[in-house]
Amino acid sequence: MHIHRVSIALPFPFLRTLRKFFVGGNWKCNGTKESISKLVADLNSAKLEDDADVVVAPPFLHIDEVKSSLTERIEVSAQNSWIGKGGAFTGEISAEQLKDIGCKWVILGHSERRHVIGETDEFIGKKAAYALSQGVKVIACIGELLEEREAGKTFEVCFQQMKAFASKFSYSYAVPSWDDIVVAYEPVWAIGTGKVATPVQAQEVHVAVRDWLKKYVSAEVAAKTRIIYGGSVNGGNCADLAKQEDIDGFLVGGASLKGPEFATIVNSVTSKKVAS
Ligand SMILES: O=C(CO)COP(=O)(O)O
Repeated sequence: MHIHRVSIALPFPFLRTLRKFFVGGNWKCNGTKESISKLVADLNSAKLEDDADVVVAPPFLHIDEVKSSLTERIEVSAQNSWIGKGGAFTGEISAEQLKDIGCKWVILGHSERRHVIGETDEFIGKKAAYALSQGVKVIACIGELLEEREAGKTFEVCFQQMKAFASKFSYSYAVPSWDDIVVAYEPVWAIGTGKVATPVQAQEVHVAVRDWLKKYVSAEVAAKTRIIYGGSVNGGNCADLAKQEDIDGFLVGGASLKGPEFATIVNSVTSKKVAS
């Protein structure tokens, strides 16, 4: 799989600094009141480098408690939200409700929602556009299945998922800017499997997605939008991944449940500085 490298990230060194490192911890459907209060205590006492944005996404029912007990250094995200205004939608949580409790982010299009729950591109795009219209920032997840990668369809799948997000942003609602969107490339075969993408594999897709943004949105958005990697990131492999020019941070699952290891991943921003 080869893609022509359009160098938009580094024609000038200052463009690198347009993209602040971003690390999200997706706690998924894990945790008890007790384990979460321990995790919050560990995060509160962790030493985190200043030049990284840090966000954690607890399960819905723990968000309020985490928000009130977690250091303000770390922002809080939901793992999902409804496609529109709240109302008679049993079991759903609306973007307005997230905003009301001070939850600034939502993860949308995660592979578990796509492939386990069956959410479609169209449905996810609506959710993202609505969340943005309410002032909730979006971690927009994309990524291919193993069979899609093996069939040489990685870029096609990622571009299709990007298109579903971007077309909703452009046409359904007036989205003020891409500043409120972080793209998370999470190859499905790497999620929870211990089979991390190699730095080269991840970089290749990040470049392709950035080039897609350049072509279909704008060069400015392509240069500014953070594209983070997710899938079996841990304290041992984060530094090598972070060194890649187009990897602007991580979305971490399992390893985000361990405070000290998550801090190590956040602090891999220092490898980025050395590399650039
Ligand atoms: O799905 C992920 C983050 O959203 C990645 O999960 P793991 O880090 O457990 O592979």
